[in-house]
Amino acid sequence: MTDPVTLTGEEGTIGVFDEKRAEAAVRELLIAVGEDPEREGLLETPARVARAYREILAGLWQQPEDVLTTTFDIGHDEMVLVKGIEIVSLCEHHLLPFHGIAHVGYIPAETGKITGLSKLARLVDVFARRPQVQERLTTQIADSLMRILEARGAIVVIEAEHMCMSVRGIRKPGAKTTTSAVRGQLRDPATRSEAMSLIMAR
Ligand SMILES: Nc1nc2c(ncn2[C@@H]2O[C@H](COP(=O)(O)OP(=O)(O)OP(=O)(O)O)[C@@H](O)[C@H]2O)c(=O)[nH]1
Ligand SMILES: [Zn+2]
Repeated sequence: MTDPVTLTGEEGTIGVFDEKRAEAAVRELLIAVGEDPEREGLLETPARVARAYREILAGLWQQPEDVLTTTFDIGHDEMVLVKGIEIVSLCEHHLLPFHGIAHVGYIPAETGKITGLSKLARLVDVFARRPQVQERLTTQIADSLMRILEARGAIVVIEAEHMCMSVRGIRKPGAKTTTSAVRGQLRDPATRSEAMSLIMAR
């Protein structure tokens, strides 16, 4: 057994990543496909892949509360919407990326508790950087806004292309999947329709 690396963030210890074990697994995979992990071009590959996964899966060692920290009370009680947040996630069925854009909106709590705009994009990353399915990614973002910001409503729309559908299997590059999660007051047909038209507008 190898010693796990303790990861530390701004708030202190946030989790563990067993880098040596990840390297050994990549080396095994290379052997399993008939490659020679000792050949020059592959010597550093297990370490590189382990580092890549540590970065791509960084959300595993974060909680949504870690990023929705900065809140202001400016008495704004209308919808706030950030469009076109680029996402890269990892499909939990094939461990292949899916990538696209997320649109995230919410209606602040009556107290006017809002968060910084960049924090909405950080929230998306916390959940995207985990082994995921697109539906769960979408609902986790919406549910966090409702729970942590005590938002009166939330809407999350994600449009993404899955590498497991484009580079293997059915091989349909370009096919996009759209998922949405709508919570609270944004379920009201008029409010929902206003949000959707803002999301669809260029
Ligand atoms: N609902 C949903 N399905 C996903 C997502 N990512 C991948 N999938 C699907 O997960 C399914 C896994 O199906 P399986 O039959 O177990 O695996 P498979 O034999 O590799 O399937 P194919 O991709 O059809 O070759 C596939 O249909 C994928 O397209 C996702 O985010 N949401
Ligand atoms: Zn997949």
